[in-house]
Amino acid sequence: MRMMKEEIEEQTREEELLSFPQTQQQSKLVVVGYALTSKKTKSFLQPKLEGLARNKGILFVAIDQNRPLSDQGPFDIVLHKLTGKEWRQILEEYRQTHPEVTVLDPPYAIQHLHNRQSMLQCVADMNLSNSYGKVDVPRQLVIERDASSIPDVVLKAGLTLPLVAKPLVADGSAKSHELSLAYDQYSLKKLEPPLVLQEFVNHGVLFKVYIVGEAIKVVRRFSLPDVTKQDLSTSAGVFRFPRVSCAAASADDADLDPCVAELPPRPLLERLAKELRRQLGLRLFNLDIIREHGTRDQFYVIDINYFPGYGKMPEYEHIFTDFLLSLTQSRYKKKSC
Ligand SMILES: Nc1ncnc2c1ncn2[C@@H]1O[C@H](COP(=O)(O)OP(=O)(O)OP(=O)(O)O)[C@@H](O)[C@H]1O
Ligand SMILES: O=P(O)(O)O[C@H]1[C@H](O)[C@@H](O)[C@H](OP(=O)(O)O)[C@@H](OP(=O)(O)O)[C@H]1O
Ligand SMILES: [Mg+2]
Ligand SMILES: [Mg+2]
Repeated sequence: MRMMKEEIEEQTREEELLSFPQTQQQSKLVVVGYALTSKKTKSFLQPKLEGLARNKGILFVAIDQNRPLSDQGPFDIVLHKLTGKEWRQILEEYRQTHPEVTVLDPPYAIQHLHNRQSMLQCVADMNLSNSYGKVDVPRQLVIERDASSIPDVVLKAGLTLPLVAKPLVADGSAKSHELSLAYDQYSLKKLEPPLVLQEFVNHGVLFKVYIVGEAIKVVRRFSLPDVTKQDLSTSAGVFRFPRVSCAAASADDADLDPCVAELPPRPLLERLAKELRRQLGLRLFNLDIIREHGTRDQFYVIDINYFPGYGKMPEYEHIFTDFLLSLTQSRYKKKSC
């Protein structure tokens, strides 16, 4: 007789459980449901991560979006990066009806990062400045509509060219990553609002700061070349540029000027990460930060991404599995209190 889909799933789950080390079968298994795109699943859920997780008693289970969430699991943790209003509502409702499950992260908090203005607002409001350095966001303005008004608006706001034009919405779509660099005021009319116009800051190399709960990992990435005064006086137009710093190629071993390559001070990043975690209410994100060329301690945050490409973060397997375990342990502690 043919087996029902649910029966097959149940059997697979039982088989998976049986293949877990004996000790883990006796102690409680941490079940992590995940709802990710197939691209994300491939880059995140690599065999090494699954293997290590298995040894630590963590089981990753794919969420079926066509079935009610409550009928699946039961999960201890839900990991997700999917867009759309419907999915957001499903998750919010699930959070309300299943307070015992940790949803990473709350959809309403992630929404903050879907707009390039609101994403940087808390960095701007933080005014972070201490003996280790100063963290700002580049001067920027939002253009909602009417491209013909941009040259005037930019002039009035006193923004300095060149400007990076970024789609206002950062929802993970290919379009939201289509950025351009504008060298002269009049070409700004060619841009397509809604967008954010951000002053370009010379920096040499970009630092990606990955955050997983309390853990922080920093890597260097190649970025756009600096723009000299001469470049500015001899170039005109608006140029689309590719996703330079997203490529897996790391600039950690590149032959860079030591002043450029020096990582931002750890205590400064710790403070920044702590504040952002608290203010954004997120535990899984990364940020792009640059050091202004010619300075030692002037930094700018230019981008924050929810659930970034952790597969590119060194040692992510250990960091991520430890983080998942720490979540269930702190819940257990809270319960026994
Ligand atoms: N204000 C700026 N000054 C200098 N370079 C910038 C600035 N803004 C962006 N860049 C460069 O453009 C790249 C892409 O910008 P940004 O990170 O904002 O876009 P994104 O599409 O959100 O990227 P990601 O793939 O990280 O999500 C940066 O990594 C950096 O190399
Ligand atoms: O397409 P969206 O949903 O925006 O997400 C991207 C992030 O914005 C990027 O930051 C990720 O790359 P990095 O991990 O190099 O930042 C990138 O990682 P990926 O290239 O491994 O997918 C994506 O997660
Ligand atoms: Mg970026
Ligand atoms: Mg981004």
